[in-house]
Amino acid sequence: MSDSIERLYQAVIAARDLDPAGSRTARLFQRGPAKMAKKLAEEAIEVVIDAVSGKPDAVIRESADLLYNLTVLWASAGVKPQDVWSEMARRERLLGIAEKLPKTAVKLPKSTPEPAVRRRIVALENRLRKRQS
Ligand SMILES: N=c1c2ncn([C@@H]3O[C@H](COP(=O)(O)OP(=O)(O)OP(=O)(O)O)[C@@H](O)[C@H]3O)c2ncn1[C@@H]1O[C@H](COP(=O)(O)O)[C@@H](O)[C@H]1O
Repeated sequence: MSDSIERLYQAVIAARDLDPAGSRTARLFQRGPAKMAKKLAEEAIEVVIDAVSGKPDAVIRESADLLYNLTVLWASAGVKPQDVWSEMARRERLLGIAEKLPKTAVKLPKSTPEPAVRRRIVALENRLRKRQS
């Protein structure tokens, strides 16, 4: 999948400077990050609605649209797919699965704790963060 997104990212970069009249991507760049963000949010909602409605084929289609719009927003924000893959790999090393790290950095012991311990650390951090917000 990452190869497909890398290829899409390169295509988006290449389309950025095309004539907006003939390129949706160029039009999105012309209209700026706010429009890109709006389209991304719309696609995310469409994925959610189709998933809740039990329409897997629609979820597939809308997910492809979502990834396209996400790639456009990455390009606009100067983020490369490899940046995201590296962050996911960092989390996987730390947590065993690609899940979001708590906002406040956890001071883990030198030797990485067992997965169950790591999850408890993350859960504790999340509870602390919620209590602080
Ligand atoms: N991968 C995509 C891609 N996926 C989805 N889309 C567009 O995003 C739309 C999905 O958003 P919407 O559902 O909101 O569609 P819509 O309602 O017609 O859009 P709006 O009227 O709301 O703007 C689809 O209809 C496609 O037109 C894409 N448009 C382009 N690409 C790729 O981007 C590259 C550049 O293409 P151009 O933008 O055409 O130059 C090429 O590699 C393309 O394959």
